[in-house]
Amino acid sequence: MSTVHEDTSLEFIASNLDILATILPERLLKPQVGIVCGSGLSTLAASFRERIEVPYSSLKGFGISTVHGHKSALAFGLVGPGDGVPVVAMLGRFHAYEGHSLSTVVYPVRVMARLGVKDIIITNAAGSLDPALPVGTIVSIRDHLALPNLTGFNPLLGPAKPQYPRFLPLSTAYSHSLRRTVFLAAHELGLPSSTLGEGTYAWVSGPTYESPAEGRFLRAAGASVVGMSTVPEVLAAKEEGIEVCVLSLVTNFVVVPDGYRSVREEVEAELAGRPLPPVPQVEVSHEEVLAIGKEKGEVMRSLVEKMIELLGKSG
Ligand SMILES: O=P(O)(O)O[C@H]1O[C@H](CO)[C@@H](O)[C@H]1O
Ligand code: HPA
Repeated sequence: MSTVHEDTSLEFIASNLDILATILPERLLKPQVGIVCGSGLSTLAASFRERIEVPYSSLKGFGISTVHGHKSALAFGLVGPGDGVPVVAMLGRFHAYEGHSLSTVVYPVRVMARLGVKDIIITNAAGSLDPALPVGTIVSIRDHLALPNLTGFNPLLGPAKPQYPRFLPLSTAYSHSLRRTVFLAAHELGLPSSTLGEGTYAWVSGPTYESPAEGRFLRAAGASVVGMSTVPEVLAAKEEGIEVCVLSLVTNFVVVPDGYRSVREEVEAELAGRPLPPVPQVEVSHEEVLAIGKEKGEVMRSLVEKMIELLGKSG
């Protein structure tokens, strides 16, 4: 488990505001939009104006992100024309599989809430379970399937707190209004319609990628993409009253063969002098995930920036 100080009281979380007030100019101190950068996607914050990076180590209660492709810092800045919209981005997130508690995983979202963030755009790299969502597609998430939540692993477990609802409804967790903004932004940018899809995100704990049977199971259960993050952040943001948008970048196909070829038949055919064609042995890797993030990071960045611009206009 994480060794960070596990005080999640509002006072402790809010003490970060005093630290930030000594680092940031007034106009950056009240971000309207929060961004969570997925694996290989920290370039989403690359063109913030007046950008200031604040390492997690200089704040209170933050963990350290240990995954390649995640930086341990917040980036503050402005996005869009004119005065710009003040924003804050997590350049790296925490995953439960790193050994972080779920409180640590969602902690930065709670800090964003104290800073006044109204809308959050949570991004991730994910494996596709749907042939209609090929590698490189950005998927606007409309729902989730969280097996860990269904089996007792939920960041909102614990004593009731008066400021939060005890039983949080999730039917509207993925803001309809922000999902519209995603497609309006893509239209304004003239992105081909194949760039953007819609789907359901399955959260698994990782760190193993899915076995073929698990992939088939998730697909049959209605998931479009799968990843090892995001849902805890969505739950905390929803609990904090923040509007949530999730964008998944498809970095790979989950290996989901329709069936298994009998190895007995394979060996018997070979012995009979009629060898069958070899079965391709495909494996996903984090390097592949990061490479697609690098390749498609610019499209994702332009989409996120255009969304923020539109949100700035609508107040
Ligand atoms: O969800 P993000 O942080 O984008 O990262 C994804 O990429 C990693 C696996 O390659 C996992 O951490 C998975 O969740
Ligand atoms: N499975 C789980 N998490 C992932 C994947 C995947 O195939 N790709 C990127 N993150």
